[in-house]
Amino acid sequence: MADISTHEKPTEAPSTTLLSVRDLGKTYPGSAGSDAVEAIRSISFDVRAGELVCIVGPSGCGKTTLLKCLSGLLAPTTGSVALDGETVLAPPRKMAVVFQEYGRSLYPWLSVRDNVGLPLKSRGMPRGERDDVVRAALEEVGLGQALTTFPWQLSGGMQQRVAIARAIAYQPEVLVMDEPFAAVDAQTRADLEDLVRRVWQDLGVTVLFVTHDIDESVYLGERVLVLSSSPTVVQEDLVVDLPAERDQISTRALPRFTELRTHVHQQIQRAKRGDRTGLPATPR
Ligand SMILES: Nc1ncnc2c1ncn2[C@@H]1O[C@H](COP(=O)(O)OP(=O)(O)OP(=O)(O)O)[C@@H](O)[C@H]1O
Repeated sequence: MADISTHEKPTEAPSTTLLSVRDLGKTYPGSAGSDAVEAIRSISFDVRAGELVCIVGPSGCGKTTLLKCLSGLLAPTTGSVALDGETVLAPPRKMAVVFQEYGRSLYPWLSVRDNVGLPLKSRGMPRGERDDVVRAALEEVGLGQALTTFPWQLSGGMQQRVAIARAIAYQPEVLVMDEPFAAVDAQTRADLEDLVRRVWQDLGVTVLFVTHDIDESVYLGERVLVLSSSPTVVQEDLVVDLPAERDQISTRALPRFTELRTHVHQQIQRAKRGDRTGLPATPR
C-alpha cells in the first residue's frame, strides 16, 4: 500500500494547470475601532484541468474567504489567482459557484426550468438551445421530470440538485462548491456526494469543493488541501489514492479510507493547536 503522499511545492506549474493560486493573502480592514483581521496569510496551490480537489480546515480558517477570492467576488490583499493563465479580477465566465444556502440561491417565483435557464438567458442563449441545455442538466442531476415544478415544492436535497443543475448548465470549466451539503440530512448528503462524483466524471469539469466534513473530503477528492488555522496557509496537499470508482459502503470500508481520514483528522487537530508541521506518512 502506498504511503500518504503530498504534492511538491507548486513552483513549476504543469502545462495542464487550470487554476493557479500564488501567495494569496487576505486581510479585512478594521472598522469602527476594531483591528484588521488577517484571514489568509499566504496560500499557493495549482489545480490541473479535470481534478476534483477538496479543501478542509478548522472553522474560521478562511475557506469562504479563499473561495470568494478564487471566484473573483473579493480582491485578495496580496498575491493572485489565475484561471487559464488570466488573472482573476471579476467573476470569470468559466467558473460557476454552488453555495450552501440553496434556499436563498433559487428564485421561488421561477420554475425549476427558468431557475436553471436564467444564467443562460442572461448570456443571450436562444430559447430552443436553452431548453435543451436545461433539460440535459436536470437529467444529469436526476430531476428530468421537475421542469415545471417550483423550488418550494421540492425537498432541500432536490433544491440543491437544482442549484447544481444550474451550475453545470452554465458549462463552466471550474465548479466551485462552498459546503454545499452542510444543510441536508445524512442520506441526502451521501446521494449528493455520489452525484458530484458522477457529474465530475461525466462532464470532465474541474471541481473545487470546500467542506467541514473530513470523511466527505476523502470520499470525494482526488486531493485534499488541509488549511491551517488563521492566519491561513496550506498545511498539507494530500493525494487521495483511493480507487476512482467509489461507493458509499465499500469505499468507506477500505482500510486506506480509514488511514486517510485519520491522517486528515490529525492534521486538523494540529492546525487547531497552531502546529504547522506536516505529519509523517501513515505506516505501510
Ligand atoms: N467581511 C469580513 N470582515 C472582517 N472579517 C471577516 C470578514 N469575513 C470573514 N472575516 C474573518 O475572516 C476569518 C475567516 O473567515 P471565513 O468565513 O473565510 O472562514 P471559514 O473557514 O469559511 O469559516 P467557517 O468554517 O466558519 O465557515 C474569520 O476570522 C472571520 O471572522
